[in-house]
Amino acid sequence: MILPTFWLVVPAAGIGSRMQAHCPKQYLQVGRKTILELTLERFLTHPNVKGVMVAVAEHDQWWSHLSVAQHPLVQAVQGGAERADSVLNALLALQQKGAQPEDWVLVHDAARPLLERDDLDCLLHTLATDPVGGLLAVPARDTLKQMDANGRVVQTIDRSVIWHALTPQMFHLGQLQQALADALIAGVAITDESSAMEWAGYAPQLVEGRATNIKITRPEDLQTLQSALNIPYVTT
Ligand SMILES: Nc1ccn([C@@H]2O[C@H](COP(=O)(O)OP(=O)(O)OP(=O)(O)O)[C@@H](O)[C@H]2O)c(=O)n1
Ligand SMILES: C[C@](O)(CO)[C@H](O)COP(=O)(O)O
Repeated sequence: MILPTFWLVVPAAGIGSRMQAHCPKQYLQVGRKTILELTLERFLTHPNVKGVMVAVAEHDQWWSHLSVAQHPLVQAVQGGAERADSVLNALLALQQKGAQPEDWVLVHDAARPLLERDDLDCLLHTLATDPVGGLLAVPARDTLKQMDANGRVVQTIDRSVIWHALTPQMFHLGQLQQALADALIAGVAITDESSAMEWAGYAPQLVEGRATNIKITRPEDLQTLQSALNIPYVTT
């Protein structure tokens, strides 16, 4: 299976407020490594990765202490107020490094350490010649309800057309940078790369991935992560 080469952007400049931990969640240690190191490992072992740009917070005090910060393929750039700002800063830094507008760039959350290699390769293979790009996603499994302001059910949503967006999200660097920049200038609410591309008029391709590719967001997700890695659960 011939796979395209790609640049990787990892937004890691968040504060992890929902995790309510002593440090940003991407720096929580699980076993012997931080969540961010576990995530980066999934890509640094891939033969097609050309370089990695990690967006870290302006006053980040943890990144420089990680050995992965010295990896020859890895560089850091200052993130922004929102995830989209962090991603845009990383894209601009990749262009300054010599990345070309037609190059593939994958954007993957620092907080998603359980990505499987075959899901990554499925995304790369499926979209290798796609004119737009797309994202890993999982179809909704549960019955979905719409809620009113009082917490009452308004209606049941047709889940047959509902998918949960995951990462990596894979787009051509130039198109993504332009879409993100324009959307941010327009003040559009952008929570993932696909929503910027959709706002720009593109129709990204959904590629089914594993539901185990979770985003570590709340304290209970740490137990899920430790179970997935077969690490005895120790309260932090
Ligand atoms: N200004 C921001 C905000 C978020 N992120 C990154 O985007 C990813 C997904 O965001 P989320 O899970 O929401 O992380 P946080 O914003 O840190 O979490 P919270 O909303 O609970 O504060 C994370 O890897 C986070 O570090 C980022 O790079 N820059
Ligand atoms: C990009 C993302 O992982 C897609 O599900 C998600 O939107 C990022 O988390 P956030 O809480 O929206 O920043």
